[in-house]
Amino acid sequence: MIKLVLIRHGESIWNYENIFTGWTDVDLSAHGITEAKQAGSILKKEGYVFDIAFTSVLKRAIKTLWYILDEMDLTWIPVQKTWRLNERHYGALQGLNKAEVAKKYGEEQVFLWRRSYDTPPPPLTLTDNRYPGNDVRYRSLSKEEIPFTESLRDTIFRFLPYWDDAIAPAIREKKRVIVVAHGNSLRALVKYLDDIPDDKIAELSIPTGIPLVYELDEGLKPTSKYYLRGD
Ligand SMILES: O=C(O)[C@@H](CO)OP(=O)(O)O
Repeated sequence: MIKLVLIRHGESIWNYENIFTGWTDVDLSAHGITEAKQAGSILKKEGYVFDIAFTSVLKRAIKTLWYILDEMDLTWIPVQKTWRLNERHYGALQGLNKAEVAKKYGEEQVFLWRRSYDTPPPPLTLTDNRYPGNDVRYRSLSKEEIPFTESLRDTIFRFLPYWDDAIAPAIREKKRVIVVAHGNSLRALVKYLDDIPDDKIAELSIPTGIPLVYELDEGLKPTSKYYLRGD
């Protein structure tokens, strides 16, 4: 049986402070580090081993993966980092407090920005210092690939080529895979794997630091899924 483990990074400093994050490269909070270590020790205790890991180019995911692999004595395995697993770009909301934005625009609008399929947050402008085009880590991206904002739909469209070209082939080669990513890049993957309709995806949220195990058939279709909470 094929098992695929997905995990959202541990709590970040901006998760803790309730600030829209997106592509901002915010570090883990102390609690997030604890969550990551706990995830690693649960995976180890349950007998999981990985041959390859995939993560984003954002440190909250990368460091979560480090702590997990360290707990599992697997720091030697190959790690592939890709912008395609980054959090959804939160546009002009990045850096703003979620409660304050809700006060200004209303809960309903903020819920649409946060959880709907195809309502992107307001975009950045080209001269905004939050625009990722000036960040060296994205220098290999074309202008069209660098987002000013993203809906979940946009996130799915930039992530799926990576699933098809890198993650799914690794699974087919019988490699045991862990993916450490973000709330919305994982919602994109879960929507795809579970074939969740566009109008149902708003109901799905993914918690920080808890391994989500997918059991897949040979065609990589899910047969079962569960969280490993260690209780
Ligand atoms: O701020 C963000 O980038 C994300 C994840 O923390 O927030 P949300 O819960 O609104 O998707």
